Amino acid sequence: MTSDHSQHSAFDVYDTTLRDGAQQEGMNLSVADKLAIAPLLDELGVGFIEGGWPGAIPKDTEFFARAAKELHLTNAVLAAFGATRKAGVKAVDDPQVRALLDAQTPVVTLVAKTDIRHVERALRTTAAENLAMITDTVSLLVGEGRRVVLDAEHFFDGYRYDPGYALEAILAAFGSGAEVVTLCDTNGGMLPDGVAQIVGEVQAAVGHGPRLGMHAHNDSGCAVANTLAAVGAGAGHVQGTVNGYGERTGNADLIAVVANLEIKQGRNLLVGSGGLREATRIAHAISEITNISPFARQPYIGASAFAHKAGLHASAIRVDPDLYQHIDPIRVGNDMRMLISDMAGRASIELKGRELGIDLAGQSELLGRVMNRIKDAEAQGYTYDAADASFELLLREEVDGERLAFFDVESWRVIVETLPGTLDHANAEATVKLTAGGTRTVATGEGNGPVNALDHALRQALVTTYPEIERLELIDFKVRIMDTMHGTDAVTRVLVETMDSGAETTWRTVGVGPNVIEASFEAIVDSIVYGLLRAGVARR
Ligand SMILES: CC(=O)SCCNC(=O)CCNC(=O)[C@H](O)C(C)(C)COP(=O)(O)OP(=O)(O)OC[C@H]1O[C@@H](n2cnc3c(N)ncnc32)[C@H](O)[C@@H]1OP(=O)(O)O
Ligand SMILES: CC(=O)C(=O)O
Repeated sequence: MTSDHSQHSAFDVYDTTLRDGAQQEGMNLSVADKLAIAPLLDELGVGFIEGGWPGAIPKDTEFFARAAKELHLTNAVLAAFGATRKAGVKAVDDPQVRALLDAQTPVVTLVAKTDIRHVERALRTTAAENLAMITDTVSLLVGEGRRVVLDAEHFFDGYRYDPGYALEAILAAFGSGAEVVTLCDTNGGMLPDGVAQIVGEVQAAVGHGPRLGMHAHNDSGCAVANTLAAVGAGAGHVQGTVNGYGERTGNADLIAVVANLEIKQGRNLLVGSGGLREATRIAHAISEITNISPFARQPYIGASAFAHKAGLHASAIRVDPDLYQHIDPIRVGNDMRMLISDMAGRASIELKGRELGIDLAGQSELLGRVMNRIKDAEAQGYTYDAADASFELLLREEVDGERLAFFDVESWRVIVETLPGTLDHANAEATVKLTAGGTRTVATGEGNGPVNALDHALRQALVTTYPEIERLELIDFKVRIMDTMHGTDAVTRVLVETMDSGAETTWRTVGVGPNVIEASFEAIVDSIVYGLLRAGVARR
């Protein structure tokens, strides 16, 4: 569990994903989850990993016990989080303070009240006793060899209400040995100007030796900006969570904070060899463990962060990507992507072709043809932005002069039978006639609905010639009525997502038609053709 992270690095990056991040609605991290996330944070290069609240949450007590034996951190140190002693109790006799010592972490972070209204109304104690709670607890922990971070809860609100008391509280912490005092915008309502002003005033009051930190919540949508404002005013310790997880609207997104400070301001924050270039992979790996889908529009590391849709953007990007990107995505381990839609121009298609390994440079006539097909198809209801594989098939068709076809469908039909009480049973039967590998096949399939039956019949017809389709699995199916004014004769769009279980890749295809089954069949045929193409199968 030990690390050689220096006692006083130039700048602290303090991660609270496992503590404040876990306070997010719907998140429930097991001990195993925390033990899996901690090494990822360490690899990213944060200096501190706050693991949870031992003594209050049994899973956190177990986490620290297991971390001591199982975690081998190279960049970060572990911090146990808890509160100052209870009012009227000696610190040494407070079981929760003892639990913090028992966690055996080099760092202990204490949450303390600095807003007099909270002292009087929430703690129901006196101003003097709260100061004694801070002093006693910090002194005890420092005396036991712990480095102490003091999280000054509701500091900004408290400072605005009674600056004298808020300052007295943090001076008590520094005076008894706290290494850092983190100013917390606990309710998340601050704006950057106010943060900068207050941090500046506090830094002037405490002098330039003691280190101030910033812990921002995102209730006003300013958590990252507030953290940067605090750093601009002198703070040398930033707290946050990966993916901005946290109570209510979350905490400051730590990767965005660090990326802004490192890339935009040239500061060195992360330690070790991982760093920001691993940020996208690490943030997404953490999403897998938390089981919360990554947010595509997340700054820096989201899937859409460097995805370009507008034709005008693409035409400039073709000359120089920097013309439409604030940074090179490689710096945070992300990728630039072109999105194809009715907003695409020739440049978008040329760049998308490049992404797919198809050189279309100088082929203006071909690019124009593809662009016009896309615009016409999107006007009918197709969407290539959401169906990358159907776009690639269309593009290859224009490049090769013929549609890629591993088989030729002659016809298909579906019969749906509804019998009372048969909801759980197969109630649809499909027949597909096609030629594959030079052989004409007539295959039938059953399913719990017409699309399911068609999918089964199509696979049945193909499996002898193309056994590879056994690996292709339909994992998502979305239907959207395109023109709600038309009722039952409206145009329907079907998007299908397919996975190759052998290669662990997924792709999406689209079908459109007035008949939902016809639209589904089109999307499913595209999904199989694309799957065989990706698997490197030759037409048989
Ligand atoms: C801003 C933040 O996010 S801080 C992190 C908050 N995280 C959590 O609360 C998660 C873990 N919490 C818990 O498991 C429980 O709340 C416990 C075990 C800590 C406490 O449970 P209980 O003893 O039942 O108390 P309860 O939760 O009802 O109230 C909190 C108590 O802590 C006291 N308290 C609150 N802040 C502090 C503080 N900084 N220092 C000392 N005591 C404090 C309150 O006055 C209250 O005391 P009381 O029980 O004597 O009225
Ligand atoms: C300490 C903490 O999590 C807060 O004040 O928001």
